[in-house]
Order: sequence, then C-alpha cells, then structure tokens
Amino acid sequence: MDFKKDFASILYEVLDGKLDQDKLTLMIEKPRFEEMGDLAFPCFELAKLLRKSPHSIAADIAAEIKSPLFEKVEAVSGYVNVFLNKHKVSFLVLKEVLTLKEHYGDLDLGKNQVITVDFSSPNIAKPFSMGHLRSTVIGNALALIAEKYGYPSVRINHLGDWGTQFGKLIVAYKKWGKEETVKQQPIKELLKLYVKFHDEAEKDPSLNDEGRGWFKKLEENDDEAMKLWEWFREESLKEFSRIYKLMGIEFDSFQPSTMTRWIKWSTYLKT
Ligand SMILES: NC(=[NH2+])NCCC[C@H](N)C(=O)O
Repeated sequence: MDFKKDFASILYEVLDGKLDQDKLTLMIEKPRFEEMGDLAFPCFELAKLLRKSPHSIAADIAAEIKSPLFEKVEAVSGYVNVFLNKHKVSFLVLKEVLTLKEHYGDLDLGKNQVITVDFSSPNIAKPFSMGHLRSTVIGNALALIAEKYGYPSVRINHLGDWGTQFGKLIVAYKKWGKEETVKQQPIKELLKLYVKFHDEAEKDPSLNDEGRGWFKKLEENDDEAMKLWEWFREESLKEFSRIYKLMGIEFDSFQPSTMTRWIKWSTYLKT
C-alpha cells in the first residue's frame, strides 16, 4: 500500500499530466505536524510553470480533488494537505496484511546477498547473562529485518568455549565434581566447581599450574581433556538451547572459539 503513489496519480489527473507521476511522488512530503495532514504537496515549483501564485495553485488543486481516499483536503500556505480516510485506509492495509500474511512488507533490496550476524555468544559453563540476552534479542531482530529486506541471514553463535579457565575447570571437576550432579544442573554445578577452584587456589597456588597443565593438554588434543571439554560444552549447550527455544531463535552455527585455533594452525601450516 503506497498512499504517496495514490496521491501522485490523483495529482497527475488534476494537473492534466503537466508533471509526471514519479516527479510528483518525489515532491510529496510528510508534514511535520499531525494537524497538517498525512501527506502534503508543495506548489512552489509549479508557480513558474502555471504562472500563478503557489497559494492559488494549492487552492485550485484542493478544490478539484475528490477522492474517497481522503477525508479532508486543505490548501494552506501554498501546500495541498490531505488527510487520509482512516476507515478506508485501515481496511485497505488490513486487507493487504491478511492477504500477504508473513510476506507483508517484504522488500528485495538484498537481492539474495547473504548477511552473517554474530550474536548471543555466551560462555560455556557459566550462566547466560542479561548482556547475552540483550545481544540475542538485538542480533535476532537484525537478522529478521535483513531477511525481510531480501538478505538471507546466517546466524552465528560464537561460543566462549576456549581458554585457560577450561583447564582449571577440568582440574576442579576431577577433584571435586560428580557426573550425575553436573548432568542434573550443568551450568550451576560447573560454575560452583569453577568458584571452588578459585577459593582453593588462594590457599594452594599450585592448583593454577595444574590448571595451566590441563589447558596445555587441551591445546594438544589430549583425549581425556578433550572428552571432558566436549562434555562441558554439550551440557552447557543443552541449557542455552532451552533459552533459545523459549525465545524461538535458531542458529545456523554454534561456532566454537576453537575455530580460531584451527584457523591459526592452518595458517601456520601454509607458511
Ligand atoms: N565474536 C564474538 N561474538 N565475540 C564476543 C564474545 C563474547 C564473550 N563470549 C562474552 O560473553 O563476553
């Protein structure tokens, strides 16, 4: 529904085709104040062409417009101000919404160029924060807007799942963790273990070395270290997925931070 275009075609008739419809559409303005109508047509440019004052041109045009689309047409200071017929306009808009359904408002600006949106990105083994929630809502809204505009979007969740803290978490789990408790409430339990690690490391700083040692093992793809890390990741993802499901959001990839490590490796290999 493009009421500017409709107004332009009405003006085209009234002006006997003196200006073409595209030009008229471009000239139509949206008044700054509601009381000046929904659309306005300035008549200043026509003054030269018609050899009349903008005031009288506006008055002439206003007198000639008779369209059920408008409930009021006024000539004010060289402008033709039109007020859309709310009843008719709401009927037309709702009819279009109901016909086009989810395609209402679709645009093809993107011409199928893909847009990637990297958002949410929580850290595994830690609670999902307000900041993550905000990023999730904003990122998904941007992806939806992009899609509406004809850009297929790829939603990437760049998980925070790599770093020394996972060496520490492995140490904590091996010392004080239980498989069952982690499975029951993964984030809560893993966070508890991580906090305990820090409390204990204050008393016994050698734990930090152990943590670094296990992270080194992770970096070297050690079997036991990788199995535990993958499990923490999987359990955390289960919990995050519950939140995403509640919000009706799906991701195309849960790209691991480890990806950066692989990319680094492959560049080393190439050089
Ligand atoms: N590529 C990204 N999305 N990076 C942002 C990572 C955010 C980080 N995981 C955090 O929770 O603070």
